[in-house]
Amino acid sequence: KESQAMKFLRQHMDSDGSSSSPTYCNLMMQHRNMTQGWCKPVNTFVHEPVEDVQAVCFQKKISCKDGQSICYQSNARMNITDCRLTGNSKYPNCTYRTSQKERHIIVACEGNPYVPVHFDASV
Ligand SMILES: Nc1ncnc2c1ncn2[C@@H]1O[C@H](C(=O)NS(=O)(=O)C[C@H]2[C@@H](O)[C@H](n3ccc(=O)[nH]c3=O)O[C@@H]2CO)[C@@H](O)[C@H]1O
Repeated sequence: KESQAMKFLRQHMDSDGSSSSPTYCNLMMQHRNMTQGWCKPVNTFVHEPVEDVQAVCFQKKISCKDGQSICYQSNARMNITDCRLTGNSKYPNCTYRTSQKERHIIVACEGNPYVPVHFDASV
């Protein structure tokens, strides 16, 4: 069974990638298994070293979007790609808009070792 930590890496880490190509999201959402059963509507990939993303669990503490849980915001801006489903996308043909950005990422962390398990947002 895939742990939440492993799921975070599968869904959100692409350290060596860069979304220069407009088809980056169409390919990556499929390759990382986020188009099985449904097209995941929104997903962010982070193009930074894994250890830099894991370090965010010890950076700026803030509330998650749900207003209850504890999240963490990266001190530095990070190279990310936002993938957002297009209006005329029909399962199983999941088509995404690919947007490259430099943003602070916000994650939730759990476990020992304390690692990211949820991508909350970017600002
Ligand atoms: N506070 C918490 N503390 C600890 N754990 C928490 C907490 N909350 C959820 N989990 C867990 O995390 C897992 C998970 O997959 N949550 S998820 O909401 O669906 C993730 C969002 C994200 O993938 C994506 N998104 C969204 C915005 C963006 O900019 N970029 C971007 O990629 O959209 C998804 C839906 O928004 C699940 O196991 C849940 O139990």
